[in-house]
Amino acid sequence: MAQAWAFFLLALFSFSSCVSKLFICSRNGEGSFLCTRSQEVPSIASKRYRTAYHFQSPKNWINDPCGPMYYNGIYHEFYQYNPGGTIADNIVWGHSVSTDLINWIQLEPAIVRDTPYDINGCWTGSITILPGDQPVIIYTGRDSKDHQSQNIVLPKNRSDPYLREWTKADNNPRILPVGPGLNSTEFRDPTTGWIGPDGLWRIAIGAELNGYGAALLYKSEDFLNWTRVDHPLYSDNAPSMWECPDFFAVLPGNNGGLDLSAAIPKGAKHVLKMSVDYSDKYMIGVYDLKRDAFVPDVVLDDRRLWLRMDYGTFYASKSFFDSKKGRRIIWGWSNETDSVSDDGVKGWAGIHAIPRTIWLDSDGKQLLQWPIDEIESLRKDEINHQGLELKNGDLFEIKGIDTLQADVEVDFELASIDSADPFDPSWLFDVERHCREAGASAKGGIGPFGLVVLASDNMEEHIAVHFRVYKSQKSHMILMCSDLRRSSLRSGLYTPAYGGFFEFDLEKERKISLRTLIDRSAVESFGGGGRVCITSRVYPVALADDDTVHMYAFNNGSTTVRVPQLRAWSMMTAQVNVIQG
Ligand SMILES: OC[C@H]1O[C@@](CO)(OC[C@H]2O[C@H](O[C@]3(CO)O[C@H](CO)[C@@H](O)[C@@H]3O)[C@H](O)[C@@H](O)[C@@H]2O)[C@@H](O)[C@@H]1O
Repeated sequence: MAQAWAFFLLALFSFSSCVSKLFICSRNGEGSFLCTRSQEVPSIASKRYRTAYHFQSPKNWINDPCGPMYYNGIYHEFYQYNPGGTIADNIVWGHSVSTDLINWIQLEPAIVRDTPYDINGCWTGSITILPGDQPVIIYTGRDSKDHQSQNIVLPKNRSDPYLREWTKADNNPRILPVGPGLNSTEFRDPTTGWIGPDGLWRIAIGAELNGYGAALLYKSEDFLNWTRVDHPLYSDNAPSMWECPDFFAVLPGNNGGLDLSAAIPKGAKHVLKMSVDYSDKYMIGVYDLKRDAFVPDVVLDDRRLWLRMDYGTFYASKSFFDSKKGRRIIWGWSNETDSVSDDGVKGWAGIHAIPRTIWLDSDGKQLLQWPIDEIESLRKDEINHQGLELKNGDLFEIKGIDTLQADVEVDFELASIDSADPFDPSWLFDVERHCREAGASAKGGIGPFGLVVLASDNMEEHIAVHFRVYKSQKSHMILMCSDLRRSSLRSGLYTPAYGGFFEFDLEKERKISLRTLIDRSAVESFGGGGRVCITSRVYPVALADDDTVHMYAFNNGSTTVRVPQLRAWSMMTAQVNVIQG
């Protein structure tokens, strides 16, 4: 009987609730509710999820950045690329060029699978520029039995400004996985080379050594013939092979970059990065020239405590020394967090994070990263707010810019730091869990405060990027989260609450900065001047629906937070690998 059913619309919204979604609910005769989503979710194929100023391919799959370099006035970006589809298969080296690291022209793949040693994939590697301006690629080939080897490739014609064509060297493979303790299927991703004090070239190769993760060390006189050093550059005491190692030098407090093959100034430190446990981790230490080994300043047995380049979706990063501007730049791959079938429907998968300048903090304890200055050339429609005050529960809407493509810089100033809650070091073992528990609406002593981006009209979809301040024994610990749990009404997505901690001297500096780059399905945030970086991938329904999305600054902590300055810009669309004609 029609009257026995009560139909009604239940539009629930609460900033603090985890059940706030738009549902149509009907009550049956027994009085229980049956609810279904009220909205037709638009197809993931919507072009509106494609990023506007991140590096990506017009179609198909991309993953690791391979040999970034600046050569003869041109930036080159090589990358793992499947020319035939949106899954990680049939991998070749894609190749794009640029004069500004923002606008890119896609060329023909530089290395393809046409020889037995790479028939199953031309995997990740690096470029080194040898004396005499000779670029050399070294990359991992994977044969039909999944054995991995390292191979050399040279540009066919160095006078071609784009270095379009590359030739595999004779006598490849150059390095085979032979020797004690090696596993031939876990032996890949050679680093850029550097010269040691004996004048010999060195590279590190990611591997599994006696079952443990390692960066193996190889030496060469001519970059063609290589000998394995009897000890690794560094190795782990736990299983899991290290992928995509990166090794470079940095000077504390100096944001200029160093070329590892040039003279390294006194006081410089070395960084060893490895990709493991679905994240890019690093150690700071010294390169002991006598032992020819990396010696970390701090040895932490538990990998959960290792420093991370980025606490979100960011993997297989690779840095290079940019001789044009004397800086070190790091690129990372950000994979899709929708499903494999979604990627098939979209026709593309994978982006590279905005290239970042990377340097060492003045205390020598952690790296800092900041989007390269060139990205600011895309800014327009600046808005500027000064002297805002955010009391507990305040939500300030940031209007006047394109909220889908934006760059926001905001400082949060703490009038008082007395009510910081105590820090519990056990949170460091699972920061994502802590971000879930201490969400954007859970009131704390200081924080949460931050930004809400890509928010639908009624907030049923939104992403909260926020801070919380804790008092530790020595100083203060700042938690930064990028909470994706309410980022989309779409199902089948990976929507964690990413998070990282950084130590901060709040007695000295009361301002905590946040910069967030929003680019449709990418949200990249830099907290505390680049101490914690979080790259997130998101697919809000409101975005595909062409609805207005909103951006807010908020404070849900009991301590009032001042915002001395908030600047935001719309971001123009860059010409990234656009198909000509
Ligand atoms: O042809 C791709 C095919 O191989 C698989 C399984 O072996 O993935 C290969 C590895 O892919 C990833 O490794 C890296 C890092 O992102 O990517 C490069 C290959 O493109 C490789 O050189 C790097 O180490 C992944 O992290 C590894 O676990 C995989 O073994 C399979 O997933 C693909 O379908």
